[in-house]
Amino acid sequence: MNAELDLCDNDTSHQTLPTPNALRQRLPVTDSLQQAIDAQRDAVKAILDDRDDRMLVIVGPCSIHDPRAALEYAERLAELSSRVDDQLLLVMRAYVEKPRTTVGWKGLAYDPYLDGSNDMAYGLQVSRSLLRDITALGLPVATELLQPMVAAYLDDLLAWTAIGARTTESQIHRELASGLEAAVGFKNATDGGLDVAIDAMCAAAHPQRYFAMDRDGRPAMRDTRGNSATHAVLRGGHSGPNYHAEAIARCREALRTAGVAPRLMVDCSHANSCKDHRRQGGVLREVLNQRLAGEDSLIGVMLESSLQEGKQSLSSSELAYGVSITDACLGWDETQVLLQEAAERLRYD
Ligand SMILES: O=C[C@H](O)[C@H](O)COP(=O)(O)O
Ligand SMILES: C=C(OP(=O)(O)O)C(=O)O
Repeated sequence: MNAELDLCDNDTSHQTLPTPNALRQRLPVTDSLQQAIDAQRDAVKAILDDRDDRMLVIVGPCSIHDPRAALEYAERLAELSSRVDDQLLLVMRAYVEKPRTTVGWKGLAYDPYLDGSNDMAYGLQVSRSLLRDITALGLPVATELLQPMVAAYLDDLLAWTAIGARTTESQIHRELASGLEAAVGFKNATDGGLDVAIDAMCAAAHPQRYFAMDRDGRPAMRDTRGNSATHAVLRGGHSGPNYHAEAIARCREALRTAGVAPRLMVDCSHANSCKDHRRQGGVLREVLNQRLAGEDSLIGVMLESSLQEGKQSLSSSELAYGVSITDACLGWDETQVLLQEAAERLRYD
């Protein structure tokens, strides 16, 4: 430590962030909103526990970079939800942190101005504010928790959480998952391996003591109760997709053999769509075929969808409204058609 500058040897700067409690007080959750979020969490868990046979759908942009567009998307999704909620539980994908294969923009919480200024204090504030606005529409919210410190600023708002393909094997993320109130989906690894997700489900179900930050920003020993509201998310891998019937049967049996509940969600994007957003609809239809043929392990799907289809480069001189700046997404019109069609097929099964 360099005492004069209060910097560690390899730091170039160091700024204090507001504590989780300070941000929670600035952007509080009212009692009635907290009750609504608790009910949303229970609704997700009822699907995992077979108490509700609707399909869980995590749908929304690959990443959020424009809160105004995200809220417009949320308003449309809330309206669609009211038309399909007899068959589908729609949860908005509102990802404010992005894991990168090497380097790149790391999400709204890190760099809300999209210019490398990385104003994380504002990033946390705008992320919490947006997630709260979405829940206030009556829509459950899903995000990937990547940096464990960020969880303390957002986790009271979440109905569902992803631990991503690059972190499912991490003990730190398993500890975090063991203390969450929300259900957690563990992705298979980027190489396609499912064992890391199965191991993560086992570890998360256990009580854990771990090094954490408390809500006042102090280092703390945290004890968790364990979280058994978990499932695997199949996102394909380097060797190809894993949503076809043979892969689903293999994954279902692997979970059973390991003694964890055989609950699978198919991520219709990423390696299951070969990163071609136009293929997501085909993956969704194939999952529905399997569900309708009696594959009960398939509890849900994930879709990457934005107001407008495709993606754009963050370095574009002017960003187009509603278009992803990370992975390519389905556009709203196609998303709506696909989800209405899914509800219709499940309704008349
Ligand atoms: O979902 C988004 C991306 O697939 C993930 O964040 C990795 O992105 P990258 O390979 O572009 O860094
Ligand atoms: C990064 C993501 O997925 P994965 O962890 O499967 O690559 C994502 O869903 O945004």
